[in-house]
Amino acid sequence: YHMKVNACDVINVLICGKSHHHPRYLEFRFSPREIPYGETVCFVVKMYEDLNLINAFRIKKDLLVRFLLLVQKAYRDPPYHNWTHAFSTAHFSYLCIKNFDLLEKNYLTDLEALALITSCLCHDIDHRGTTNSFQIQSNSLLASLYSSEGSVMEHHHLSQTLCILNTTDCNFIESLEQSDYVKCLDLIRDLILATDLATHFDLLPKQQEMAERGIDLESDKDKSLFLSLLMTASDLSDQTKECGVVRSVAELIYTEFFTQGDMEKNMGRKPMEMMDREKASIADSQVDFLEHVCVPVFTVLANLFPGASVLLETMEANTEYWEVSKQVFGKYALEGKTSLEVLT
Ligand SMILES: Cc1nc2ccc(C(=O)N[C@]34C[C@H]5C[C@H](C[C@H](C5)C3)C4)cc2n2c(-c3ccccc3Cl)nnc12
Ligand SMILES: [Mg+2]
Ligand SMILES: [Zn+2]
Repeated sequence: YHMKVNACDVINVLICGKSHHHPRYLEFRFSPREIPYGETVCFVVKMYEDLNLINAFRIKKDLLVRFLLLVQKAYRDPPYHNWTHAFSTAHFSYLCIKNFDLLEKNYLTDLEALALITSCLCHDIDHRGTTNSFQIQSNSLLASLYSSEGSVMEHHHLSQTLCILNTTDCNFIESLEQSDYVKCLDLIRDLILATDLATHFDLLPKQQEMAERGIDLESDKDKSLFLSLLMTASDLSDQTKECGVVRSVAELIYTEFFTQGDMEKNMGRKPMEMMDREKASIADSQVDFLEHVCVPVFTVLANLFPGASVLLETMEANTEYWEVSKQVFGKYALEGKTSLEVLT
């Protein structure tokens, strides 16, 4: 497993310098998917620097760069759950920290910001483009390792993260005080496990209640609920971009879903409707996903930070986009085109 990162890769990132500045990089409208793959690690280093995490924790940059390059390499290349998704997830957390002043206003400590950005980057490591239930149904190795714990994929993403941290010259958090180091690993564990949408639904009512009464920054429970909310929001953040991004992301996700559905049929199993290319209505399931998964999360965020209401407005517009496209899909479906072809 021990993929190596060579010295010149590390040096290239270290010397990437100020050239990696994008004028719209700090806007919620900006989609980090526009950043070329080869420049993403440079942008990640800039995020750690800009949040003053390098100084706060005396992080050695060459260790950070080696860690980031190994994390990037540890992602496979399924259509959606790849490094680009991880980078865009981390970018959204960075935007929240910057635009809501989470550090200055003490919503987050330096340590929590460090754990949040790092967890976003690592939260889907080695994803195969299939769901937890597919692991269990196919009796995969990962299911045999983690099904007793639940959240099979998320436990795997976590264990891969820890494995990379334990790789020579990759443990960029080694300079943390012992108590901070333990706390950071606990946070990374909680945050990566929080990305299992099935467990997110248990937290949502508590997050809604917290947002209504106002967050208590002295309460560990509230802080944990708040960090999980940021993690889920970041994981879903493609849905806060304009409809062109949302449509291209849907094409990636449904390519993954339909591939899984095909595999399930070959295993003699009946896939979920949204994963069955013969039965799925992308527009319907995207409206459903926005309404029942995304909008509730960003409503809680907008209750806490009025600046997040623009994200909800974008989601409403994207829901409208799918409603309108139903007419278009309907027409094409009659012509026998599969729902994916309509997206392209
Ligand atoms: C565009 C888009 N559509 C998506 C449509 C559906 C689902 C989805 O997991 N649905 C559910 C549907 C029920 C109740 C729970 C648990 C399971 C059974 C599965 C949720 C996810 C979707 N998704 C994600 C995403 C975010 C986090 C983890 C995994 C993924 Cl794939 N990121 N982008 C998208
Ligand atoms: Mg995941
Ligand atoms: Zn993800």
